Amino acid sequence: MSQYLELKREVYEANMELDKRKLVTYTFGNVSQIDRKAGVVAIKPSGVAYEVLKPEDIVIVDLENQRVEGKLNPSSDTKTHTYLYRTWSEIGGVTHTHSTYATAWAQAQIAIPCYGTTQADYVYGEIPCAAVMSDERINGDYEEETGAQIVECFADRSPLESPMVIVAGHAPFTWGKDAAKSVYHAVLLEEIAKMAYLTKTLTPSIGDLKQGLVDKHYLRKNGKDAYYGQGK
Ligand SMILES: O=C(CO)[C@@H](O)[C@H](O)COP(=O)(O)O
Repeated sequence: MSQYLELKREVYEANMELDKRKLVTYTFGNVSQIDRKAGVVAIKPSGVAYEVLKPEDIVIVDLENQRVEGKLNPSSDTKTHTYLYRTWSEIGGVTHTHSTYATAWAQAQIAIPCYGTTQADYVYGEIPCAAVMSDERINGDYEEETGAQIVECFADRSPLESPMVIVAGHAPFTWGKDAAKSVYHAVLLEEIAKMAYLTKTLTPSIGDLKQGLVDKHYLRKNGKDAYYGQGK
């Protein structure tokens, strides 16, 4: 009997929410959650379609990416997830998708500007775009380096201020206090990315939302030190 049944169930349900929200196609994307006390991460198995995924398929790995429990291979993005968990102690769940609008901004290599209060309610300004990976990094361990790219993107801001990032040439990653919250942020990111694209299409010359409005909306919901959107 697995000692991680509850953790696996939570991660299974978070992955199925991605499918329900139509943020993934076939086997795109993956969700994970860490149990910091046990020192393990539960993550979607690689290459398994959502319609056949079962709770017992969820793979348990340690923070050095070694499989602890499970017959299937962990997601090919596991090293990116564990890199973020090792670096940011304040996060408990990570989601990766290839959702259409967020991925389009990532492929265009453009940070998503804050054009409106909808975005400001959840992100303190723009949604960052992690730089294109350098050649030496590409030749390294790609998934590990993707984690490094994301962390570098937050060198001068807290991951609490933007629980989401788009990775240039790749796609989005989001995080939160647990798997469910990271999926919630993935849903919000796709909606915000779509709104921003449509806004820019309607008015190409549109500028960013005034900082005073960004402050008012972000701080009203999140506060200076609040854990972004914690249970709100
Ligand atoms: O980013 C990618 C592929 O570009 C991956 O996220 C796949 O979309 C899902 O891979 P697995 O989790 O099934 O290994």
